[in-house]
Amino acid sequence: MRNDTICALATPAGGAIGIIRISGDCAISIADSIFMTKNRKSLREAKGNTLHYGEIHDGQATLLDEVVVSVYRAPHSYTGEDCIEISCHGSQYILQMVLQALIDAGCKQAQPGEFTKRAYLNGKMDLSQAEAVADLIGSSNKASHKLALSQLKGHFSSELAILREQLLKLTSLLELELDFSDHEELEFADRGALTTLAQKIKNRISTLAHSFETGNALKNGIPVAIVGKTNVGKSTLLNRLLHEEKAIVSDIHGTTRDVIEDTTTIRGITFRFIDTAGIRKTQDTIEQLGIERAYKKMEAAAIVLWVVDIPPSNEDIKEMEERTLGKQVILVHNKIDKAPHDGNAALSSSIANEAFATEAFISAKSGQGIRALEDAIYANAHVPEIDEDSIIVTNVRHYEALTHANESISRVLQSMEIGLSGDLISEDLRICLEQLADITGGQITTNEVLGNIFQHFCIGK
Ligand SMILES: Nc1nc2c(c(=O)[nH]1)N(C=O)[C@@H](CNc1ccc(C(=O)N[C@@H](CCC(=O)O)C(=O)O)cc1)CN2
Ligand SMILES: Nc1nc2c(ncn2[C@@H]2O[C@H](COP(=O)(O)OP(=O)(O)OP(=O)(O)O)[C@@H](O)[C@H]2O)c(=O)[nH]1
Ligand SMILES: [K+]
Ligand SMILES: [Mg+2]
Repeated sequence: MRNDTICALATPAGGAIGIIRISGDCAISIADSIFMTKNRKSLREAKGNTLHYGEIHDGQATLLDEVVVSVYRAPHSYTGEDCIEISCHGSQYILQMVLQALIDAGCKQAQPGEFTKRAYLNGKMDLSQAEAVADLIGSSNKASHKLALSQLKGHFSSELAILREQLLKLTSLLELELDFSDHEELEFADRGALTTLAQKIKNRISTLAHSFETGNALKNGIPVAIVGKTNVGKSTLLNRLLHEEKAIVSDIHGTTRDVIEDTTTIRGITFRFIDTAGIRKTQDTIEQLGIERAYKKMEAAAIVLWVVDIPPSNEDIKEMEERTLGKQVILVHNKIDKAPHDGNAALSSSIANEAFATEAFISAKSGQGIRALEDAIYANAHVPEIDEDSIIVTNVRHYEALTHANESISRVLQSMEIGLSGDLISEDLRICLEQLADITGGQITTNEVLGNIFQHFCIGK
């Protein structure tokens, strides 16, 4: 059966060249029907991986553009199908007209991610690699770029393949045990070795699952909550860090009612700065809700910027300590432009406290001390060294599958401990294997799952 031939614009608007991509059984013949070279050679005769200069005409023989056409022949293309790329002049008008000419000649407009979906369905890449393509396009910093590249190159997939191999080995050893269980002396002969193998698998799965915390932070921004009493200058600081007037600043206490957040990069790492409602006693229910949200954001953050404009009391420090257990807290003394802080050093050492990772002295208003604060934020993010070989889970779908896999391999270990027989254990092993297979899409992946994944791609990818 012939499949649909799809087409879409592959480049964003505004460039000097715009590329239209076509894929499917009729890609070459459809492109040929609107393309003409000087020597009238047909694209149908063209070899794979060749470039052809010529003209595009619409169905009424009107000249649309002078172009370069690339020909890929199945299976040697991105999608694994016959593919054509038409490089046009970057006018949105021209590109629309060429797309329309292709559709008139029998192409269908591609759905978001449909080229990559075809690449997956044709075995050019597995599902986690296809997802990496979207991550790569979306990567906005060094870390997320490296992680996406690593996943695209298949490092995560190979790791999963090793785990699956070990799980299969475990399964077959258990089956062997079952086969021999008539022989009393062989029963549970080598459970020790089986347990060691299962434990090894569990450790690896659990490490991968736990890496998501880091992976997610690197991809979506390390969460940094800006908290403190009203009017200390939290929103002014947010705007300063983001280099834009994101939050309303005023001298009225309780200006910020809700959480305001956005990302920015510091030294190649994305941080998510979260401005919160100033903390004070209030009768205002809406403001109170905002304050509760502030506490929640503080709990979820990796780093807390506790902003003060006068040195905090011991009582304040104690309360903050209780609320920020396990967080990196940077005590930020703001408004140093106002009061001359000659006593900075003295002040700092007088309240030097284990509760704080460090202290910073700034003027959010003038920008003084902000670079040092950024340095402190970066240093306290404890960003791991990442290279193209690093395997850190960044995708929530993979994280969920790993979490389920971890649960089932834990049950396997428990069952082994209490000496359950192999057939009861194999069911959990089977679930574990399935969960890992879902990540790369090795088994049948439902249309719903595929739909969920590819709908977030851009058209033309
Ligand atoms: N013009 C253009 N640039 C592009 C892409 C594209 O599709 N077209 N890509 C799209 O994302 C990326 C590159 N990815 C690609 C992946 C595979 C093949 C390909 O033709 N693969 C063949 C041949 C492999 C080989 O020679 O080793 C194959 O897999 O058989 C092309 C591009 C980025 N740049
Ligand atoms: N002199 C001086 N004034 C500042 C500085 N930072 C903020 N302010 C002023 O302090 C007042 C409060 O600033 P905001 O940024 O709204 O304070 P906030 O902590 O977000 O206040 P709430 O949202 O009400 O909790 C405004 O008048 C700011 O202009 C600073 O570094 N120096
Ligand atoms: K304010
Ligand atoms: Mg505010």
